[in-house]
Amino acid sequence: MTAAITVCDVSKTFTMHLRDGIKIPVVSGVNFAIKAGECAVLGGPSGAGKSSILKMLYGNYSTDFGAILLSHNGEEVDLSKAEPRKIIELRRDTIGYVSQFLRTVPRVSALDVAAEPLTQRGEDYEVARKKAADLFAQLNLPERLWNLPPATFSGGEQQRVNIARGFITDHPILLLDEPTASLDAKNRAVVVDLITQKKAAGVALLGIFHDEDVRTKVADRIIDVTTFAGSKAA
Ligand SMILES: Nc1ncnc2c1ncn2[C@@H]1O[C@H](COP(=O)(O)OP(=O)(O)OP(=O)(O)O)[C@@H](O)[C@H]1O
Repeated sequence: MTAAITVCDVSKTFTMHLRDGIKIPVVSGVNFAIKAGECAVLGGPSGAGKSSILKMLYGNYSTDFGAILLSHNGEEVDLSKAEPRKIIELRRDTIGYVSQFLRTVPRVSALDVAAEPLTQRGEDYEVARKKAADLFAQLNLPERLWNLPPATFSGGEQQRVNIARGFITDHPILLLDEPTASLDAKNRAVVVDLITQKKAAGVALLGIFHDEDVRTKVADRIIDVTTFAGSKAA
């Protein structure tokens, strides 16, 4: 398999159980593959299904049909059929995700939040914190914040903690859900640099970027989600 991640004929319909089981078809016939070292961007208007696709690729949303194939520790895995235990393993070792908003944990410092994905993989605690500190410095996060829990940080400060947490590992696949939405121009440029470094390191990236300037700078290819509109399953 030359692609890092291959999406084969995936479809998704939401069923609103509290509203007489109304079915909302979101996407169907989703087919694309992303190679190592490539950054593809999901394009299309609001409500087209971009976030839903990203969430299916991270195992947050189930799929109704199709397969999501990726190479994990030397074996090919279909993430859409994986057991919860396997999904935890995939997230630890193979597939990273930067969401738009940070999920804060009370009393855990920003440094520990960002270092956690590395310590979970067995990295030494101080080495992981040093790497988190280097990323915070790159992202211009004021040093006075590093040892504080991020719950009270501004939106842009929380987003930078989240970006450091997502970029700290060397996962071969990285999903990015509007990682620059709350950032100023200076820090958007830092994120563009971080993405460029990941591409050079052979990481396969798939993202959603509403900022056209960022999108133009990072995208090797736009995947038009409107071509997956409607549903064969509804
Ligand atoms: N958990 C859910 N339950 C029911 N419907 C949902 C759910 N998540 C998304 N949807 C619906 O699926 C459709 C696609 O939503 P999605 O968030 O994937 O679009 P998007 O392209 O990412 O939009 P935006 O650019 O506005 O973020 C929308 O009509 C939305 O209401």
